[in-house]
Amino acid sequence: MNIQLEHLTKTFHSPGRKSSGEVVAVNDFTFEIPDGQLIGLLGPSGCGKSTTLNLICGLEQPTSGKIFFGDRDVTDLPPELRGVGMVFQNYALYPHLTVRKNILFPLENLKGKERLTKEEMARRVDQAAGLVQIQELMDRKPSELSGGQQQRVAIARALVKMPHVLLLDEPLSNLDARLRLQTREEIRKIQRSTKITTVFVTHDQEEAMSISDRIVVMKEGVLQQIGAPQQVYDDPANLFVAKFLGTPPINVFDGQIQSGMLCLGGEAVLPVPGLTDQCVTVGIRPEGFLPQTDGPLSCTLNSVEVMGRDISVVASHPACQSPTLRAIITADAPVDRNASTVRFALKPEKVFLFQPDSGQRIRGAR
Ligand SMILES: Nc1ncnc2c1ncn2[C@@H]1O[C@H](COP(=O)(O)OP(=O)(O)OP(=O)(O)O)[C@@H](O)[C@H]1O
Repeated sequence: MNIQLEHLTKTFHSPGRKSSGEVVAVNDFTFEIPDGQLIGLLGPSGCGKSTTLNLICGLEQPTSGKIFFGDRDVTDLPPELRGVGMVFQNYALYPHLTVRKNILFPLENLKGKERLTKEEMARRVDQAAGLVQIQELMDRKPSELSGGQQQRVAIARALVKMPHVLLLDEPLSNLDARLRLQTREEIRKIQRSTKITTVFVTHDQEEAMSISDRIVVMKEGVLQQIGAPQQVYDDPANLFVAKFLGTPPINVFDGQIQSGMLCLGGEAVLPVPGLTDQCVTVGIRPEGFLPQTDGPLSCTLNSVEVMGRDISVVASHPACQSPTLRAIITADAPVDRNASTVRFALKPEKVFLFQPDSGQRIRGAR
């Protein structure tokens, strides 16, 4: 089932707030979630991720705009008629019910002609439990399960009605690091096998990048960029997106373009054909630095951290907006750990230029 959001806007009125007391949680969203894809909604706290999810499932009504599931306008449909399965951050399992009864619960509440026979209900529960591999836990209570197992029960409960759309709101945030990793891979596997169109909310960029077919990056209710994770990482639309994606984060410098060259702290470091002289903000990915004895970018070397296959060079440069910059390079690269300076050439495809005021990307002739 493909989902189309058209000029979707949600404004909240809270009298306690400063200024007008209004917050535009979701501001004029138009985008399509193709059938069978897993989409990661990504952005910092308060950017409108949960509100977007609540609008899609019908828990919130939009101030304006429309939502389509396939050709059907569902904007005014109540949640129970939308065919949506939802998993929340806190699982919300019923503590007094066994796993089996927790999963069964949504089916027992179906009304009218949607009601299923006992046998069909049991078959669906077993099928959902099989998908998330919890068949051996069916007679336990939630308190007898680990966090990851509880999360799988919550997913089975969302899948048992065979929804057209699965919505996951920060489903992994209560799990420890190892379980997070394992559970996110399981969610991806389940999504691939069921092919249910899925929207996954997280503020963790690595999580979103690792499991999503496409990511939607948001900031303060405004959509910043949509695309395949690698594409957005490689070609960010603005400085916010460039800074939000990537670990370690992108290194940001104040630069100038002079006579077709990018200059950092007065040194010409990279040709930038087709661009007029101007001040720019420069983002350089950690993997964009190439150690070279005669490289044009000269930095003070602070430390070298061994990471196995790669090394992380921590250095400083007067044009860098942070006290230190971080370069990730292969362990066999020529870096003298005892030297006081390190010189780099830059990989042009890892260097991005932005307007200093708006943060919008400046694209040259490359
Ligand atoms: N019911 C509400 N009444 C008033 N303001 C609200 C309400 N729900 C959300 N907001 C505001 O809307 C904005 C977006 O909130 P939302 O919960 O969608 O963000 P989020 O990206 O999911 O954040 P988080 O990652 O912290 O969960 C925030 O400024 C929030 O304070």
